[in-house]
Amino acid sequence: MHEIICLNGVTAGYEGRAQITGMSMSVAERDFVGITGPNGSGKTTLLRVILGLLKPMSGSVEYYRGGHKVAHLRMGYLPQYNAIDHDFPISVYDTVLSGLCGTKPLWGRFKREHRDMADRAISAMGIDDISQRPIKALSGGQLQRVLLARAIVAKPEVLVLDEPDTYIDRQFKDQMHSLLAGINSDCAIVMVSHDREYITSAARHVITMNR
Ligand SMILES: Nc1ncnc2c1ncn2[C@@H]1O[C@H](COP(=O)(O)OP(=O)(O)OP(=O)(O)O)[C@@H](O)[C@H]1O
Repeated sequence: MHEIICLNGVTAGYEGRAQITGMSMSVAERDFVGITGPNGSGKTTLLRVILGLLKPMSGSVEYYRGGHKVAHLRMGYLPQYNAIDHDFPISVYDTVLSGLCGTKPLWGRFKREHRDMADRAISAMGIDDISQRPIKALSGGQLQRVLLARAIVAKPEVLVLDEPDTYIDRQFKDQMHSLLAGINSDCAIVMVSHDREYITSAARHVITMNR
């Protein structure tokens, strides 16, 4: 399998202060990389570097498709639950559709094909019955499904998940894990989780952050 993401000696942090130092790692096609570690150890910072949202202070991040270097990959991102504004006045359907913003011009309208993609992601997550509800009316587990639908709607090459298994019950946790196994058949996954048992059984590679 080709490598699709390579981090070479990356040091990154905020306001001139490094939170991860000299880190090298790679993600291959259809890989499953699990990231664990204590609070504040730099897991989300690493995800932001992988996503290209945080520029390294030194070192480099490279992306490849089919063995050829490219500027970007299609990435789906499920941020940490607490990073979401739960009171934002937006419906489930529009939240999922917003995962397609990067596939149209900034001021362009969504087309029929975008709406079909949103419908498919909503069905795949089993949230058809709540698609017109405002997100502030959802339970934690329902919101996590919506955010997962938003992360997969653009058919990403890499799915980046920051603790998607918090605030969900045992039943949906199992359901989500089998959804992820299906997604992983043609999409690489990079996932932060405190569920060591799941990570060590599902992931092909495990990174333990400890500064
Ligand atoms: N935007 C920011 N500005 C300044 N410092 C930040 C910022 N984001 C995170 N930090 C600090 O960087 C360190 C690493 O944070 P990070 O969120 O990467 O850790 P984490 O392992 O994901 O933690 P958690 O498990 O609590 O989510 C922490 O000390 C945090 O306070």
